Amino acid sequence: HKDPHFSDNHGTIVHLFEWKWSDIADECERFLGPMGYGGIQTSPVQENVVIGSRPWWERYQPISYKWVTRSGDAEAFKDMVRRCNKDGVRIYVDAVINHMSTNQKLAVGTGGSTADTSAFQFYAVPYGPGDFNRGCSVTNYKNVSNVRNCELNGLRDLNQGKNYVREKIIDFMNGLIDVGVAGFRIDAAKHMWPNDLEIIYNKLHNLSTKHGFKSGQRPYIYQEVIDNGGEAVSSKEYNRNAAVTEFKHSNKLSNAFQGRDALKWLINWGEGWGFLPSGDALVFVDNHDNQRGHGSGGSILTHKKSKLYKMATAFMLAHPYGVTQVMSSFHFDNSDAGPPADSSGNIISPGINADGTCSNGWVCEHRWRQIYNMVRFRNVVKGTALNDWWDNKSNQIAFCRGGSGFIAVNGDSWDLKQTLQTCLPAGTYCDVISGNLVNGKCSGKSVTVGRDGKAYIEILKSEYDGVLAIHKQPSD
Ligand SMILES: O=C(/C=C/c1ccc(O)c(O)c1)N[C@@H](Cc1ccc(O)cc1)C(=O)NCCCOc1c(-c2ccc(O)c(O)c2)oc2cc(O)cc(O)c2c1=O
Ligand SMILES: [Ca+2]
Repeated sequence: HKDPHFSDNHGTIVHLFEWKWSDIADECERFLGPMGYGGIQTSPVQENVVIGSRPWWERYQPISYKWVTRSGDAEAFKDMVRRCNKDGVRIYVDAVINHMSTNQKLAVGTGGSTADTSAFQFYAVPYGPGDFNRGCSVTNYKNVSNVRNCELNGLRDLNQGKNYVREKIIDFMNGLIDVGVAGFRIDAAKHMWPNDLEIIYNKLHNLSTKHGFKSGQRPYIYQEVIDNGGEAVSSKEYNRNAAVTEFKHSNKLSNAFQGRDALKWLINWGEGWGFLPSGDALVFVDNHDNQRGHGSGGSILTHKKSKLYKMATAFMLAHPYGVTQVMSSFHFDNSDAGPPADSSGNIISPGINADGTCSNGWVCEHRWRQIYNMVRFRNVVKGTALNDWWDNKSNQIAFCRGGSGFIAVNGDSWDLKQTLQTCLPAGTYCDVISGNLVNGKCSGKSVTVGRDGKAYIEILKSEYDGVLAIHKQPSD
């Protein structure tokens, strides 16, 4: 359960947070497939409680396992999976299986009481009072039983130790696999027992050969475990036969690119920094939760600091560590705000501008040239190691990926002007950060590599972007 099963020349997952299924299907065909994105993480598909102000986190309060949300219904979901798979883009579903909603109308303190078992009735599944861990709240992250067997913020805590509960979860996930889904993000995995989760994973179907997968392929599973050290629960309890989100990657990269650690220290990035083994890690710069300040604390880099964000994202995508995920956000002022919606609460589709960027309140980081071109860079250098690291003992760094790609980053407050080893064959290359190859010419900077693989590299402090990246043609 550690292989994302990306199609050829496709890689990196984009989290199209709160996008509608029909808009995702369109995006697969018009952009993600052609640009070589490997997959999409969808918002949860389960029917969720409706909370007045429609906060983003209402989708993390399931009331049934029906595929009915503001993103669309089951038909729209199946159509999206079919159209994205057709264009080589996989679908990974954000599965919320630790808990059910607080059943707000019946929650304790609103006239209900802990004896009131109707707060534990979810008729559409069905789940009843015997299917939940009851009577305690998650209050002590130093105690594994409290973290896993109690209610997280009042959310009804399912007992995955019970066969009936496992069967309901397994049926829900197998239903998604059978329509062509390639895997799952396991939300709040820290709050469930690794052994219970493994029993569930091992009973999932193989990916569907009817939807283009080879026989015997297991779903890709990446488990959300927010572990920055210091808690009783560790991410290393979960990576035996499935992947885990490495939040240290998000925290430490945000620190480094905001000047808290010199970039020269990134020379041993990955396991050298105490992270999970590369093959077990799902990594990102920011995610839907910590871009709002929850979960990981500290100041996580987001699109709001766009120059530094693009530098950190370029570094992540150029580096061999982990399976990479790109966040695609909507604009928000209030950190609880939900997606752009009309007066009746229907989510508004992103508009696509002439220059390929999005409108209608959607940020579409995945459509920024500096990001989608680095997704292609990662695809071109796949399978190569990191070599020929250079730094100026401060915040200017550069490295090669085999003989296929080269990146340089200037995080210092002065210009980078160096002749560096690019490891590439002699020739002229377009810098994919400042432009594209348009009508046979570089619309941005170009770099001439000599027969010795060396080239003059310049990144002025005043430039719009602090990164330069060149690579061999994808076809090579
Ligand atoms: O901020 C949020 C929601 C955050 C959230 C949602 C989904 C995620 O995948 C996630 O990582 C975080 N929720 C708000 C509002 C809220 C929501 C529900 C509730 O019953 C009470 C309040 C909030 O302030 N939550 C308290 C702080 C964040 O505490 C939550 C965590 C969480 C955060 C950091 C951790 O280290 C950790 O182990 C767990 O995970 C959730 C997972 C869920 O599936 C649903 C949740 O409500 C939550 C969740 O409240
Ligand atoms: Ca639990």
